[in-house]
Amino acid sequence: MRIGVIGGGAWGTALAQVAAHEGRDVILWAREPAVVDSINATHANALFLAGVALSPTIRATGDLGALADMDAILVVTPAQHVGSVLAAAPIGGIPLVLCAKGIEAGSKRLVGEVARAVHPDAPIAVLSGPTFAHEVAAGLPTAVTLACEDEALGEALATRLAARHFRTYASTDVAGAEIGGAVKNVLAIGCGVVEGAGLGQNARAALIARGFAEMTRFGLARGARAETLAGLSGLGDLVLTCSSTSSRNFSLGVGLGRGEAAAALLADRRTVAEGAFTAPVLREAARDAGVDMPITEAVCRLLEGAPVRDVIGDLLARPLKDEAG
Ligand SMILES: NC(=O)c1ccc[n+]([C@@H]2O[C@H](COP(=O)([O-])OP(=O)(O)OC[C@H]3O[C@@H](n4cnc5c(N)ncnc54)[C@H](O)[C@@H]3O)[C@@H](O)[C@H]2O)c1
Ligand SMILES: O=P(O)(O)OC[C@H](O)CO
Repeated sequence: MRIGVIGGGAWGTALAQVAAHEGRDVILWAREPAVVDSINATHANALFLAGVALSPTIRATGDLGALADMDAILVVTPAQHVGSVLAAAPIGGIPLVLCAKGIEAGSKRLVGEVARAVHPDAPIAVLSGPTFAHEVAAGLPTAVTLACEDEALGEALATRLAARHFRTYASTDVAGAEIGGAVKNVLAIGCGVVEGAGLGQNARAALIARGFAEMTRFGLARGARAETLAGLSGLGDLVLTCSSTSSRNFSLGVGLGRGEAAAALLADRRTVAEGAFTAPVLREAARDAGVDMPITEAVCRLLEGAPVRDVIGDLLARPLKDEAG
């Protein structure tokens, strides 16, 4: 099986590594010529996945046309760039496996909706779950959701993308897999704030639980299934990214919690913290859908520069309510 990977960041590189180890023929497109050269010449991606010896069979390219005869393409650019990169990719009806986690600013579309609009003939699947790239690249055990409305294609992709240490669980709930991955990044920023501001472990557990309630309310309003949100791509990924400074979103939140300015924290970042881009558009989408998302609203205010003390104070001062509400 020939696998194309669009995106030479940490996650695209780690997924290329998994596929190459399974004997797949892998071509990885990277935006940066330095990444292309480094993968081809030294079998390393020092810019985005330092310290990992890549399979020498992975070929890198800066030409999207080189992916035109792949059997499947993993789309692993940041969510905000999926539309523009796919529009430049001559890939016809090749199945696309979307691995970015986010909601497009402006259009308020999930990544799957973006891809469908650009390549209406391409079948769409979503790969999402608790997956730090460096752990996957190191061969540590990992499990993900592989969602595709076409059940037969989804099972075929789940089988072909699995590896001994990389378990894929098939699902037909594409929206559910996407929404879990997008929303957890925003909530991870909130958990980082709790850590950075020294608000304690009780507060962090409360934020995870009430954040999951937010994710579920929004997901159900957008057609997701509850069991998907409670699975690997929802609750599983929420727990991972709300617990570790390995998460870029959590780390961003730690800085905000310490009182650092969002603009300074985001400036000069080479790696992506998707939650910073998803938070404002998620807030808009939630308001459109009439869904209450107070933690998301709080994260937006913090990103806009509101003082931590005020934002936390306002969250805690909301009227008491029924837990199921
Ligand atoms: N890193 C992980 O552990 C991990 C795991 C699962 C999912 N993801 C998701 O994968 C996606 C990619 O993240 P990553 O961690 O591989 O990236 P990264 O932070 O390692 O690297 C940044 C990436 O953004 C790309 N980029 C920057 N500006 C761009 C532009 N204008 N157009 C196109 N691409 C541009 C760079 O080329 C690079 O590939 C994100 O949606 C992320 O949430 C990441
Ligand atoms: O580093 P983060 O916060 O982008 O998280 C990476 C992955 O999404 C974890 O599943």
